[in-house]
Amino acid sequence: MRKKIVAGNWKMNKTFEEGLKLASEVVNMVKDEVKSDAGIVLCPPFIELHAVSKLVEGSKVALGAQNCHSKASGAFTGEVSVEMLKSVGAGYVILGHSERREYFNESNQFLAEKVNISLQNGLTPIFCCGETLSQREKGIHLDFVKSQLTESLFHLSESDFLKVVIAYEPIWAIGTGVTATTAQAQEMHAIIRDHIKSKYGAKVADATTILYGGSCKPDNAKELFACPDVDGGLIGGASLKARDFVDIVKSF
Ligand SMILES: O=C(CO)COP(=O)(O)O
Repeated sequence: MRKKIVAGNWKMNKTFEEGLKLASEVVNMVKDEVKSDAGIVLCPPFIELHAVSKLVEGSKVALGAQNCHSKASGAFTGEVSVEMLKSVGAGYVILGHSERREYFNESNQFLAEKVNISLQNGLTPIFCCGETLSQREKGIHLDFVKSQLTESLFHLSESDFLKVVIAYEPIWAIGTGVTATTAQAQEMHAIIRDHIKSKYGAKVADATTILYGGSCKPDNAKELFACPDVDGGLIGGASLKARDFVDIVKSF
């Protein structure tokens, strides 16, 4: 059985104090309410990682970063390395989010380097893919998402690929309140799984966790997570409220 995961991507939200409050509320609610063994990951901004890691210690909640640099260390002012992330207790790192692709020009090739260095340092990449509305309207969305996976991930060995979590986030659904229908989500997730199968075989494809992201909320998470190829969610806006985030976690 592949792992089910709900990860919260706080993006550039929450001051230090607010972040600690949110993380401790999540940890307490999870302790009291969550019976499933689903993976739960909080991805706060860099400056909150260390303190949040202390708060989640000994709980079911794991820690992730929202980005990393592609090089191990050096003269890269303002950047954060994977080794630094590991040193504050991060186990996951979100890579290739559409906001980073758009605002920071991150290409599939560049993301492949980030995937490599994350895996070399024992961090689990949550690799994001997804199409724009115009790509969907032109009918090229399936091929576009497949090419994102091919170009950033398909150089990996089977054992490394098995460590990657994939998040399908249609750009038109991010922060818009427009969620993909269950049919749209399931179609793309099945295509992604099939594409993985064509490269790594059925066993690997079957073991790969594929999350959905894009206006996932407590009131639609249950039906999305019930799709056979949807293994959880990468949550933006709704992860900023502990009650909503934990309700989503409880939607399996
Ligand atoms: O981008 C997302 C998570 O990475 C999704 O954001 P929203 O849940 O706010 O649409």
